[in-house]
Amino acid sequence: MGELPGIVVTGASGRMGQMLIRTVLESDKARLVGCLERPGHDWIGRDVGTAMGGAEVGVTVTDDALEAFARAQAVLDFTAPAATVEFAKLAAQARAVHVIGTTGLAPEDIEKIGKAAHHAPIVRAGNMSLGVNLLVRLTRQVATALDADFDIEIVEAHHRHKVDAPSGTALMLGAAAAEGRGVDLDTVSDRGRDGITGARERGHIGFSAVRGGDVVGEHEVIFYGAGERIALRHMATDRALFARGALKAALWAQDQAPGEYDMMDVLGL
Ligand SMILES: NC(=O)C1=CN([C@@H]2O[C@H](COP(=O)(O)OP(=O)(O)OC[C@H]3O[C@@H](n4cnc5c(N)ncnc54)[C@H](O)[C@@H]3O)[C@@H](O)[C@H]2O)C=CC1
Ligand SMILES: O=C(O)C1=N[C@H](C(=O)O)C[C@H](O)C1
Repeated sequence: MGELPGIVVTGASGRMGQMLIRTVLESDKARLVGCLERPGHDWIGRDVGTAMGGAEVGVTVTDDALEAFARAQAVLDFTAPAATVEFAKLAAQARAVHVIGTTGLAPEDIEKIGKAAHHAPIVRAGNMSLGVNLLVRLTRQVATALDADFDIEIVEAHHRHKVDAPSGTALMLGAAAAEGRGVDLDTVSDRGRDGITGARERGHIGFSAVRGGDVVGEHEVIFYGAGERIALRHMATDRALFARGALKAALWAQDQAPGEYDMMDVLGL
């Protein structure tokens, strides 16, 4: 049997970074070969196990992405848009699979990531959980069945530290609802109502974001009709869910040709 795929985790000290590191260390299907943090971070040069408050694991945190990626078969990346665009280029250079969980990417970031995918597989999803990806499918199905007599509203809640809104998941749900309805999301999105907004426009898809405390991630798609409403809801209570999905994506993509993939591809949904 060959060696297990080597994994690099970026944003090692972050909420997701630490969860990803634990998930890889506990896995019998992959091994941790590198951990990255941004230049100047006080974890650089330290063993990641002790930096996380535990025992040594023999992996030193670095800010040299290319050197780390060159030793890896896959990169798990939940950081920030600018970092992720740079990592896409470097992972492609190293011919390593790049699993992107980072949200808040601008269209031009996504275009650059698409170019990197010509050289290596990239799996990108605003949410790596099975439950949410199933919710995306259900949302499209319900939106296909109901016409614009039903007002679609997407409500999401996250912890107080989240920097982007709407969440990547809410945007996936919005895209699925728009696709089901056969409309372009950009032209029917209502984001951030405030003041004298006028009555709700028929056919629009509304987004609301709640931020507070330590909420891991909650998403609800509501179809408001006359005299009835349908609500589809997912609640994440543990970030390990996303980390397990990311590792699954990294292993799945080992056998894929260069290109762009999402969790629907990984999960076969
Ligand atoms: N797709 C999914 O299933 C999920 C996606 N996310 C997304 O993952 C991202 C990170 O979330 P959190 O872990 O909560 O944030 P966080 O702020 O706790 O962690 C981000 C980490 O990235 C590091 N970082 C930033 N620039 C860097 C660079 N150039 N090089 C190396 N490291 C760098 C930061 O120092 C920090 O440690 C967000 O965009 C969030 O929305 C979060 C959970 C699930
Ligand atoms: O920032 C987070 O925490 C999360 N971000 C993702 C998103 O933007 O949808 C996924 C999850 O909900 C947690």
